[in-house]
Amino acid sequence: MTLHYQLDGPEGAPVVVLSNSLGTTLSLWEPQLAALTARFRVLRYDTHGHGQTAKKGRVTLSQLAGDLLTLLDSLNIKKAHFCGISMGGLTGLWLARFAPHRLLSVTIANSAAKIGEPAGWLDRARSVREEGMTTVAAGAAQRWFSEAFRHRSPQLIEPLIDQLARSDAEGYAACCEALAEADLRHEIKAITLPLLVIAGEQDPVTTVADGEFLQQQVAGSQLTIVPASHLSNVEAPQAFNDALIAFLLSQEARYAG
Ligand SMILES: O=C(O)CC1=CCC(=O)O1
Repeated sequence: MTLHYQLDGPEGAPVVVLSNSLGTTLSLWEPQLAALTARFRVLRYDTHGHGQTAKKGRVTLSQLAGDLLTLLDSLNIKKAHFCGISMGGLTGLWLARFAPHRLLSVTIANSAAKIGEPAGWLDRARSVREEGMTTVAAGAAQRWFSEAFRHRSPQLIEPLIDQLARSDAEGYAACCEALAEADLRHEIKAITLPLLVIAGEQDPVTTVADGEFLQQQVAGSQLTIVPASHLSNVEAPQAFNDALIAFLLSQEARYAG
């Protein structure tokens, strides 16, 4: 699988990889770009079947993670910091557990060791294959953003919902099926990498309790709760960026010292 990607920021700076959520693309990370590229080389990519990355039939969580490892190899990046949101967070947990030698640190935002229930994901996959993206797109704003933010910032939400409505149903369905079978609840205890968990205080999809479970399972990990719902990097970019960058700089200081 060849991932569509974009590199920004100073050449030679430490690399931070950003991994998008279900139904979004690398553009999801626009609110982080200016702050991160002041200090880091930022590698964003479109996950399998999303944005400009083609779909290739059935996919599993380990293949989503393997796609990124192939990209890192092709760019000759030996190690990188990783930050993923929701499905991208699950990808990060898999990498932290099974390919820790490729990561410097992991930030898991609005995610969980297991997201939702298999039946729900399989039903959503069937729905988008049969009916297209309209129904899923119509409910996305409620899943992604708090009511207050929906009223306050429709201009930030509408482009994301339009993008979702126009996205490839088969690519989306394949990732729903990957989520249906992804369950790392019994694996994450073995993670030893520095880990930051970011949870949204109003997130109905991956809850604060999901974030607390991650923090309890991974020794030495940190949890930050931000005032947002599911796509917290969009709804609370300042709080998100502050937490992420403070964590990344603390890890860089550790490696330097
Ligand atoms: O259901 C949604 O759209 C939210 C979500 C769950 C996993 C993911 O990546 O996004």
